[in-house]
Amino acid sequence: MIPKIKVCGITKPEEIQALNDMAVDYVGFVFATSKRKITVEKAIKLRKLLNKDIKTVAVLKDPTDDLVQWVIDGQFDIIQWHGIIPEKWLARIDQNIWQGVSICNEASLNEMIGHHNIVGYVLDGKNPGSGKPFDWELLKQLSTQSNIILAGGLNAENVDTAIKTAHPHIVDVSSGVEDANGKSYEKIKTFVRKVRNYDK
Ligand SMILES: O=C(O)c1ccccc1N[C@@H]1O[C@H](COP(=O)(O)O)[C@@H](O)[C@H]1O
Repeated sequence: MIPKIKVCGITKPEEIQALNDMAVDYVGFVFATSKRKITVEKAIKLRKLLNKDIKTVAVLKDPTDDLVQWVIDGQFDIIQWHGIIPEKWLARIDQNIWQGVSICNEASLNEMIGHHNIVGYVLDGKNPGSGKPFDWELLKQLSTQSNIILAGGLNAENVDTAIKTAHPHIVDVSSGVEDANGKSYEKIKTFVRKVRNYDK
């Protein structure tokens, strides 16, 4: 199965062209502490530049209540939540949620929560957004039913092996398509082609 593609951590209008040209499936905006952090207001402006078919993902990590409410009001397609998701928000959020889970060992997989609003699991290493891969072999025991979004240090060189080992539904990349100026048109193009040509 060829996975769908999410490019995360968009911060500038110049970065949008590659995402539209390559017709990526998901684009993520980071509202957590990060060099890629942007405001909800700015993300909404950038979202207007994206092709309508591209789904948007709001990335949170241990957010304040105010931020969660702004993100809900901002109507992103998916909320990607790293850290503990308080019960009150699980009950109140109507949007689809992807739970971010840091995979350090086999036991980490037990942190994946079953809840009707949680429709996917972003599996990353210890520090999301750090560009470091984790041991994909740990995912071999996962049921193929789980909607797995594989993140953490993916790039055009390793994504083939990652897909072959972990069989993700979606591959999620940020650092691996960046250069010193932010997201790189060429790196996005190369990554997307590599994924779409998987198995050819
Ligand atoms: O990008 C960040 O800095 C970040 C901060 C806090 C939570 C998540 C973050 N990013 C997520 O990291 C993965 C991909 O990262 P990378 O390819 O290893 O750089 C992706 O899910 C982003 O949403």
